[in-house]
Amino acid sequence: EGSRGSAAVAQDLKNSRETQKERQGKLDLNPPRGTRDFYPEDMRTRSWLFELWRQVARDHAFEEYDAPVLESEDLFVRKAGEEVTEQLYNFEDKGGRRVALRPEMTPSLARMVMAKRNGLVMPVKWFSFPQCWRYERMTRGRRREHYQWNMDVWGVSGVEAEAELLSAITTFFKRVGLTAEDVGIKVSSRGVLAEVLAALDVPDAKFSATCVLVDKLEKLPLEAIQGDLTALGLEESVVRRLLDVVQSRDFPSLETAIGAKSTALAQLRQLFEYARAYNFEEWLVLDASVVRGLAYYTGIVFEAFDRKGELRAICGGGRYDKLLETFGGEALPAVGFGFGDAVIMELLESKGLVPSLSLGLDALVFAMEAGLQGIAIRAATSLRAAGLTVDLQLEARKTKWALKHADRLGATYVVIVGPEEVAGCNVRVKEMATGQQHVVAIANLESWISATFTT
Ligand SMILES: OCc1cccc(Br)n1
Repeated sequence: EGSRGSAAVAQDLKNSRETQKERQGKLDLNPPRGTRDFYPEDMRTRSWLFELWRQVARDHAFEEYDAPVLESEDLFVRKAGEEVTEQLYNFEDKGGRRVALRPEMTPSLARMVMAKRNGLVMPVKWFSFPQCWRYERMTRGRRREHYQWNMDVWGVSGVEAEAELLSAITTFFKRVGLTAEDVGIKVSSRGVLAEVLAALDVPDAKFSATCVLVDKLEKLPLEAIQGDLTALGLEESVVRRLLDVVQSRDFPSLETAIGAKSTALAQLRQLFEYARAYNFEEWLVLDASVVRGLAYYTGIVFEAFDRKGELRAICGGGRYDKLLETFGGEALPAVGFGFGDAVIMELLESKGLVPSLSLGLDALVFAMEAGLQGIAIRAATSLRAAGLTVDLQLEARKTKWALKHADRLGATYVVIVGPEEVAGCNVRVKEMATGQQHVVAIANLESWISATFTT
C-alpha cells in the first residue's frame, strides 16, 4: 500500500472490480459464493464417485429415493444449538412461507416415511444423493453446498442395522482402493451418555442438547461452551463425569466407566462381533468421544476419519429412534449415515486413487465435405444402432484436424467419409491405436461394425 491510505487502496480495488464488471458486461461469471460449477471433466469424476456409491447401495439391496431440495423451515428448526440449524439456508418465499434449502436429508426422509408409514414394508432400506446446503459466513471460505450419499434403515431396533450400514461404508472404501490403514471408523453410543445422565438424575429433556455440547467439547475448549453448559443447567460434577466417560478408547475402560450391566456396552460389543462376521472389524475403533453433532441421535454413532488426521470427518451417522416423535408421529427405529462428496475426494486425490476418466468414445465420424454429411449421419446411426458411443462431427472437417480431435477424445476408431471413398460406395475406418485403415462398403458397414466391434 506504500504511502497511500487504505481508503485510496479500497477505492482502487472498487475501481478495478468496476472495470472487471464493465469488461464482463456487469455479469459475475463465478458461481454463487460457496458453490461449485461442475464442467464435464469435473462431472466425470463426480459421476464416477456416485456410480461407486450407487453400486454399493444396490449390492446391499437399498432402494433409491429423492425429495425436494427446498423444504418447510419447520423440518429443520430444532432448539438444541446444532451448527446445522444455526447455519440454515432459510428464507421467506413469495407466498410468505418460511422455507429452507435442506442442510441434510434425514428430516425429509422422516417426512416421507411418516406420510406413507402404513403402506411401507419394513425394514425400509433407502439411499439418496442429495445436494445439501448451509449458509456459513464465508469468513472461513468453506463451501455452502455438498452432495451427500445417504443410506438409512427404518424399522430395525437391533444393531444389525448399524452393522449393515457399516458394511456399505467399508465396502465402498475397499472398492475405491482405501485400506483400514488409511481410514478408521470411530464407533460409540449415545446410550453411554444417556446411562450416565440417568444415573445423575439429569432430565431426559436435556439429553439432546447435552450431546450437542459434548460434541462441541471435542472441538472447543471447555471455557468456550461453559456458558451453554450452565445455561442448560448442567452441574460441573455432571460435566466432569461426562468428560471422564468419553475418554474411554477400549472396552475394558468403558466397562470400568459405566459398569458391566450397561445396555449400551452390550450393543457395542454385539456390533463389534457382527463386524468380525462382515470382515470389517479392522476398520472399527471404539472411541467414546464420538458423539456427533446432530441433536436427534439416540444410540450407536460413528464417523470415518483419515488415520493421518489431516482431514475433517469423511462420513458419519447413527441411530435416531425418536425422530418421528419429534414430528408428532409414533416412534419408529431408524439408523443412517451421510457421506459428503468433498472430503473423500480430497483423500482419494491425495492417495492417487482418482482414475483419469476419458470420454470412453468408440468412434468419431466426420464428412470431409458438407455434401457428404448425409452419409456421415448414416454411418454414425449404424454405429449407434450397434450400441457404440459415437461423436458425429456436425460440420465438414479436414482429416488432419479430425484425427487430432479423435486422439484428444481418446476415440478407438475414426470413420472418414471422403469423396474418393464415397465414389466407390465406401467409407474409410481408421483404428487409432494401430493406425490400420479399412475401406468398408457403406452397405456392409453395419455387419462390418458388429463383426469388428464385438470381437
Ligand atoms: O456437513 C455439514 C454440511 C451441511 C450442508 C452443506 C455443507 Br457444505 N456441509
